[in-house]
Amino acid sequence: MNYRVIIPAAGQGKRMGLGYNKLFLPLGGRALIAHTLDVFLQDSSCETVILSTNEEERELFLSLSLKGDRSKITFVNGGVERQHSVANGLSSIDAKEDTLVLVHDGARPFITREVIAKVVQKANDNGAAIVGVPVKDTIKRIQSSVVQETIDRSSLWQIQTPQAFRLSILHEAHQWARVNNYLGTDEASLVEKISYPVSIVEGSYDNIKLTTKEDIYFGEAILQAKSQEEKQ
Ligand SMILES: Nc1ccn([C@@H]2O[C@H](COP(=O)(O)OP(=O)(O)OP(=O)(O)O)[C@@H](O)[C@H]2O)c(=O)n1
Ligand SMILES: C[C@](O)(CO)[C@H](O)COP(=O)(O)O
Repeated sequence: MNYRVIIPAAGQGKRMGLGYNKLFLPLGGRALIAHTLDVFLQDSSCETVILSTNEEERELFLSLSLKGDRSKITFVNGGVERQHSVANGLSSIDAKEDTLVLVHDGARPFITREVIAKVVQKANDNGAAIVGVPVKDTIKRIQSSVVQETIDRSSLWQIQTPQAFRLSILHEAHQWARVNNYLGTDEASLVEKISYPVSIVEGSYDNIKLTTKEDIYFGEAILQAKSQEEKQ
């Protein structure tokens, strides 16, 4: 099943506190974003990578050393919010309405072709599918530093990306968000608003989004573990 992927990569990495876009953080000696891009550039089912970037960083992205077919990459400008960066990527797609479109955070370098294939298959079957993992911690609602409620975690999942959709569904969802001035933290929250059922496939706890400084050593450890696995 072929697909296209929009990779939002136009953030500032404020929570990482590096003073520059965290996607250029060296991870195993290569920029974080290079690891993410490699997976899709090497996936024969991936037709196009739509990279949404800050215009002033375009040259940096072009200078990345990558593995795979970099001719798949097309660039769009990012926006103020992640959703806008994705929307700009979506606007650049001229394809049939049943084309499969994935959205994957540039900051999640440990996605695998196996999980991509799972979420693509599910979206092909159902129209909308996302990746996640069951939560492992107890989750509580807090107000003014006081516990208000412990939430039953048996049905709670930690949601990741890729998130995969039929093009027509993603278009309708983003259109609804524009008309209603709605800002979601992921694409699925927009699709939920147009009452389209979103399926989930189980991904991996390795598929972290590098967000704060602690994630750097988690990322280095995951990279180390993966290179050990490849040697076996
Ligand atoms: N206006 C934005 C904001 C975020 N992103 C991208 O969306 C992904 C997930 O966002 P996040 O992890 O929040 O990255 P940042 O926005 O850079 O981080 P922060 O919120 O700490 O600034 C990242 O690949 C980021 O580059 C984007 O394309 N455009
Ligand atoms: C899309 C996402 O990765 C799903 O967990 C997450 O919502 C992105 O949040 P961010 O604050 O934009 O990184």
